[in-house]
Amino acid sequence: MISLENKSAIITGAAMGMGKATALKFGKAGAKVVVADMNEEEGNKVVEEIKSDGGEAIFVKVDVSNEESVKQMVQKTVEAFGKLDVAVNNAAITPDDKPIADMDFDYYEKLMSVDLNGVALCLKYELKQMEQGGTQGSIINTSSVSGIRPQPTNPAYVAAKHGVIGLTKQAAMDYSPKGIRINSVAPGAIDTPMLRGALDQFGFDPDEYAKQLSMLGRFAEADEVAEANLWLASDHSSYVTGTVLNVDGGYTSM
Ligand SMILES: NC(=O)C1=CN([C@@H]2O[C@H](COP(=O)(O)OP(=O)(O)OC[C@H]3O[C@@H](n4cnc5c(N)ncnc54)[C@H](O)[C@@H]3O)[C@@H](O)[C@H]2O)C=CC1
Ligand SMILES: CC(=O)C(C)=O
Repeated sequence: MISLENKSAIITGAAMGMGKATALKFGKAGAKVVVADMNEEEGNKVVEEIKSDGGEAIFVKVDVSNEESVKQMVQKTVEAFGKLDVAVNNAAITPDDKPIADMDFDYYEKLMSVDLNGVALCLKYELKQMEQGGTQGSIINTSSVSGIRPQPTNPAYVAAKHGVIGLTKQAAMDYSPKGIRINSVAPGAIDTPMLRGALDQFGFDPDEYAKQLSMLGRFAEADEVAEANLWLASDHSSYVTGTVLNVDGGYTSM
C-alpha cells in the first residue's frame, strides 16, 4: 500500500471525475487533502466522503484561471495544514472546438485560460510555497493524449495540453536542484462527466469511441488514473521527474 502519511496535497478540479477519484485515494493513503474546485456543492461532498472514511480534508473554492484565487488556494492550504507537499493540477474544461479557420476565438482564449494558464498559475504559487517551505514535493500536471498527438478539430485543447507537457518539463528542469519533482499524467478515454458530456455533445457512440481510443477497447475508470497520480505523488517514484505517464489503454501506441 502506497502511503502519503504526513503529506498535504492540493488537487484542483477535485469535485468530479479524475480529481475526485484522486482526492478520495489520497485521503485513504493518509494525506491531508485540499479539494480545490469551482463547484462548492460537489467539492464539499468529496470532503465529507474523505472524512467519513477517517481522512482529513478541506474544501477550497478556486478558479484556476484567476491569479489571486490560486494564490489564496495555496495560502489556505498552508493555514490549514502547515505546508504543501503534493499538488495535482487537474482542473480543465471540455474541448469544444472546430477546425482552426472556423474556431470561436473567445472559446479558444477561455480554454487556454483554464487548461494551460491555470496550470502555470498553480505551478507558480505551489513552487513558491515548496521553495519557501524547503519541501521536496511532487507536482503532477494532468495533460491528455491530446498533449501528445492531435485529435480531429480540437486546436485549443490540443495546444493547451501540449503546453501542459512543456510547462512540466521546464518546471522539472528548473526545480530539480531543490529536490522538487514535476511530472505529467496523460489520460486517454476516462469515464468521467467530461467524457460523457463530450460524447453527448458530439453524438459519438460510446462503444465505438472506446474501441477507437484504446487497445483495451474500453474506457478507464477515473480510479485507474488516480492510481498513477498516487504513485507519482509518493516517494515510490523518487527518481521520476520531467516525464509523461500515459494512462491511455495503449492509445498513443496504436
Ligand atoms: N475524461 C477524459 O477522458 C480525459 C480528461 N483529461 C483531463 O483530465 C482532467 C480531469 O478531467 P475529468 O475528470 O474528465 O473532468 P471533469 O469535467 O469530470 O472534472 C473537471 C473538474 O474541474 C473543475 N473545474 C473546471 N474549471 C475549473 C476552474 N477554472 N477552476 C477550478 N476548477 C475547475 C470542474 O468543476 C470539475 O469538478 C482534465 O485536465 C482533463 O482535461 C485528459 C484526457 C482524457
Ligand atoms: C476527452 C479528452 O480529454 C481526451 C480524449 O483527450
